[in-house]
Amino acid sequence: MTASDLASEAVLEAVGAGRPQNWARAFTLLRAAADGGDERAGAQLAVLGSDAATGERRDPDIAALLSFPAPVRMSEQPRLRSIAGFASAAECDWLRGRGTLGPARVFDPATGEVGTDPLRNNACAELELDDLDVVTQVVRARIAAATRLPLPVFEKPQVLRYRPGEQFKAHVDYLGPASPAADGQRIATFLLFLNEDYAGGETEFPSIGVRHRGRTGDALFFANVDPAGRPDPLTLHAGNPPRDGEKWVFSQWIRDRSFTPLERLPAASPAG
Ligand SMILES: O=C(O)CCC(=O)C(=O)O
Ligand SMILES: [Fe+2]
Repeated sequence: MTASDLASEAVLEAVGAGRPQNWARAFTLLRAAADGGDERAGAQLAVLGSDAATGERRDPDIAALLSFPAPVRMSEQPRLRSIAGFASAAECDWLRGRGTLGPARVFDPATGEVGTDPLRNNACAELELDDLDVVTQVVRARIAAATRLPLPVFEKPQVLRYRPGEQFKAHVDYLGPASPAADGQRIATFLLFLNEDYAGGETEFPSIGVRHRGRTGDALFFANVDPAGRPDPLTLHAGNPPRDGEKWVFSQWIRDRSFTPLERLPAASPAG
């Protein structure tokens, strides 16, 4: 296998695509890819705190990587939590470059189509299996631990970029009755703030008087439904426009059932 094939295999092991999920194998393959000259694989090991620089060849410590500081309760109705220092600055820098940015898209219940929406003029990269890497999957697994919700019900993650004046106007993340029932409900939203060098750009919940500005690596997450599972209008929220500088966010929507799970996609077996 080429170094790049080894790196691709590492992602499939980390995701558990077409096979049981296995961190040890993912890290071993990532190391082999790095040794074979794949620079991105080496960079990922560095982001994950593997000590390549001292030549110790220590594998990343997955137990440490899946741990996080205690969440702070910001509201009970709706259930809204923040975690300072959820991700490292190196992880945030890494996530910022993932995927291909395009206009953010929304589901239109009237037409059943996904299209652009004036409510949301920021740019968005929806990460497909091909865009995933071991670092991104480690962060998603940490999100699964924090939310106590399993990865197979996670939607494709999104990287959001707001330039000055761009915004995601007040909206709810839960799905309305017009959405196909088979797709389940979007029960939770997890936001990871990837930078802090901008003014404005808060995440605002007008119905409960919360306006939050995360620093690099901080997380904000909330249940979109009440404890009985009913959509909760109090979760109305907006991504306010930054006044200067760009705001970058990693956004993970979570369903109550499996929906286009990355894990179910057929494993693309590299040749050789
Ligand atoms: O960028 C923000 O602060 C909000 C993002 C958001 O509402 C979402 O991704 O659903
Ligand atoms: Fe939202």
